[in-house]
Amino acid sequence: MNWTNASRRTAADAILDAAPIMPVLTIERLEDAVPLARALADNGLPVLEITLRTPVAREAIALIAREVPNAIVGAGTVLRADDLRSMVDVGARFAIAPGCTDALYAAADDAPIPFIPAIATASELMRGLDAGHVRFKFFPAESAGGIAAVKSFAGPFGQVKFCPTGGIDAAKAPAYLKLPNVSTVGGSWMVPRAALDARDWATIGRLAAECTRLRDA
Ligand SMILES: O=C(O)C(=O)C[C@H](O)[C@H](O)COP(=O)(O)O
Repeated sequence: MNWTNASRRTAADAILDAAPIMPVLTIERLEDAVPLARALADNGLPVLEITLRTPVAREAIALIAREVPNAIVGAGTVLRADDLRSMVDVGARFAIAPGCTDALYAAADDAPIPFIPAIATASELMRGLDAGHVRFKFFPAESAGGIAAVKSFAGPFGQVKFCPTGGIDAAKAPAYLKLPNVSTVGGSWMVPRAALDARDWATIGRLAAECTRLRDA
């Protein structure tokens, strides 16, 4: 793929600007994938990060890509170049990582889907800029400096926008969403463990709908 700095930014923005909140989902039971994705996408959260942390993650991404057309499904916890390459065939529309490596930046250049690396420090951010990226996950957001860090990055890195993720919930998200250099906020709070275990899609749908109102909260 012939990515230019501009096409990388545009492709990342198409993902990050599509919803105020990006659910980070860890799916243990394959049969949960489609109803969970529907509960979120039908309630205003179409952009879904499915972490590659469980044996069924790949199949879950493929199922959602096939059966939930209003979802924009991506692969998360992408740690190695091979993870990124294999996600394309599965049907992931984007890939997102909790950090980044030289090997991942190189694989992202060859991948036909947008890749969103993560940074936690100014030096990591500068390596990402060198690789041609201006959209990043900020992870782990709450423990790596939170709101104050995102505000500080705006000075030297005015062209950069973030998806802060890690330790954020419905109470903390609105302050992040007010920052001009925040596109969207990632997190898992709208899928409480008990609700997922109980297949309580109504509760998850209600929490998703609440997420869509956090930008104005
Ligand atoms: O696995 C990845 O790729 C990550 O970047 C980590 C996730 O973003 C966080 O695990 C979500 O954080 P919580 O909302 O605190 O549960």
